[in-house]
Amino acid sequence: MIGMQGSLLDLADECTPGPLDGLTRTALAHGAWVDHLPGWLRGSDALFDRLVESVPWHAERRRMYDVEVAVPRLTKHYGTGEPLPDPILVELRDRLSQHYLPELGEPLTSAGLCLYRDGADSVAWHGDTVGRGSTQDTVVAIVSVGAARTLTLRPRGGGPTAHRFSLGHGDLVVMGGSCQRTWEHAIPKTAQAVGPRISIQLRPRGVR
Ligand SMILES: O=C(O)CCC(=O)C(=O)O
Ligand SMILES: [Fe+2]
Repeated sequence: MIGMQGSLLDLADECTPGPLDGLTRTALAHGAWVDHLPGWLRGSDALFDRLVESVPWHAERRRMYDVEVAVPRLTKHYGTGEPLPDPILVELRDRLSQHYLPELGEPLTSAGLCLYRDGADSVAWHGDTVGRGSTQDTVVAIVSVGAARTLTLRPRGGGPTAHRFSLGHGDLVVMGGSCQRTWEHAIPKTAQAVGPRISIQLRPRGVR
């Protein structure tokens, strides 16, 4: 079991999303944008505790060149139509779906969950380009629970980090427009002693 000490930030028992009108948008180059709303979800520590226990986490392996390598984090993907492990995830998905529908033109339907157990867990620079994200504008919304980790962004193809968001304890970040194909994002490893974080990614059908 991976435990987390309740943070001083978010001890409310009831897990509830707040209003979305505090979202602030940063326009990036090449038609990409990022929306950010710190502390969107109240009571997020309780959700972390439930998900860490109830989700059948598994170690991800990924083919890289000709070898299979372990990806340093645990994951579970819920595709379109698959039941989600907690009712609050349905609420988060539907609230975000409704909010972005006028812009996106379709609902958010899948949920990808990732558990970063400590600072050695990470995800390398990438765009979510499996599927339509490689050719079409789309939206990937991320709700973070547990300890905060840094999400970094840089233009596709390299260069220094251009934007950083500290994400944990109910924070919301949404990547939109061309972001998945013209920018890359990562969760870098950290040598600091950090607690575990769960990332909940909500995407439309056919984007991953
Ligand atoms: O941990 C995060 O919030 C980002 C995860 C991510 O980029 C992905 O799984 O595609
Ligand atoms: Fe990603």
